Amino acid sequence: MSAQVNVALGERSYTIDIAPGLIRADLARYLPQSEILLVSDSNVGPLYLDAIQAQLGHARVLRYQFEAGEASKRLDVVEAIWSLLMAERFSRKCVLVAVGGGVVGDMTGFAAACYQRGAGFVQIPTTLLAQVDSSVGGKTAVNHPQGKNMIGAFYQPLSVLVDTETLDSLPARQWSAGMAEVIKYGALGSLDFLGWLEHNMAALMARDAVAVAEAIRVSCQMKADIVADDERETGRRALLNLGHTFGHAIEAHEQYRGLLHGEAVAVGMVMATRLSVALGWDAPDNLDRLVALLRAGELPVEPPPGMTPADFMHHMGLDKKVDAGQLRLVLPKPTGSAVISADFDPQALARTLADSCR
Ligand SMILES: NC(=O)c1ccc[n+]([C@@H]2O[C@H](COP(=O)([O-])OP(=O)(O)OC[C@H]3O[C@@H](n4cnc5c(N)ncnc54)[C@H](O)[C@@H]3O)[C@@H](O)[C@H]2O)c1
Ligand SMILES: O=C(O)C(=O)C[C@@H](O)[C@H](O)[C@H](O)COP(=O)(O)O
Ligand SMILES: [Zn+2]
Repeated sequence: MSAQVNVALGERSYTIDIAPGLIRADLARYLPQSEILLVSDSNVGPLYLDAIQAQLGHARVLRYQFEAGEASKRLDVVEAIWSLLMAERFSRKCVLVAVGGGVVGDMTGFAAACYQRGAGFVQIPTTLLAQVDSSVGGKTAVNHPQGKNMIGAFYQPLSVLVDTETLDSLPARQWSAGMAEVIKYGALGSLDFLGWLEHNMAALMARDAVAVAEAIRVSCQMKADIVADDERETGRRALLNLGHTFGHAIEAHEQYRGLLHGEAVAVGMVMATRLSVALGWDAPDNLDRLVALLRAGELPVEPPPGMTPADFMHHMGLDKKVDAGQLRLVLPKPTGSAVISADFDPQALARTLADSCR
């Protein structure tokens, strides 16, 4: 149940080590011998930081913890990290270690990218979502009240250490949220992986260790391949945004206190696929398959009550894929393929929004 995936980015290449019990094993061999700041949140810190710090006797270790949740993904929280580093006279050679979910990872990475123009950064992801997606690929960011992940940088970690045992303490709702990004890889990837997910969703929801390790390995491998090909999203990487234009609109509309990221992406993937079907670009069967998988993953498939088509259009206008004022969407084509396109009928989008917001 151990695996290693390489992210091939020249001098910025790194490995993703996936194994149970990794953080209780010989962690020191994965981390540089230097000043280390462990960054975590109020749920994860108390669970895992002592075990991690116990293995880092060689280094000067500090800790920073913030209140758990998407609403903490703000610039002032990152500023507090920078203030601590300066107060403690940490040098550019220090390493910031993110121990937590995607919120911790994205913020720690952004803090590391900017501290003295680039400190070290290591990811120890502890949610399913972070282990299959956010810890890989170097997108770091904070949210802005107007838009999701609007302030950030591409900044790759030195390594990603996936301890699958940390998932044992993950609450059920967060498990499902992570499953949404796994299903995204199913929708984007080969028919084999989609079929495998359909066959194994019950085992995945029962947290069968073998099935979970395989889902993590395949998702990381798919993401590593795409990132190696298009690190800064000039093309194909935008496919990883399937469902995110709609999903991020939901998160911003709810001021990051409503649906979880994975839940919003689940709804967004349904809306994107609905639009594809309306355009005649995808088969209705594929929408049915997607909805069935998301339901089996105990995920929402409809936008939150009260959110209107105008709300969607308002937030979607600030999506990072907008080009010269034109909205570009990731739209599924027959399973296993998708396109990034501005070339869709706006009336079809309006109808999809109206149908979805009933
Ligand atoms: N950088 C990327 O490529 C990328 C990809 C996908 C998502 N994201 C971002 O990731 C964020 C979502 O990540 P997330 O779903 O991990 O959210 P999160 O970081 O908020 O974690 C979810 C919740 O689970 C708790 N938690 C984490 N690990 C736990 C554990 N092992 N046991 C018990 N509780 C635990 C956290 O304290 C938190 O309350 C969003 O901000 C999203 O934008 C980034
Ligand atoms: O790594 C990517 O590229 C992704 O798009 C992965 C997404 O799951 C993730 O939510 C990402 O943070 C979204 O990026 P954004 O550029 O749309 O903010
Ligand atoms: Zn995402």
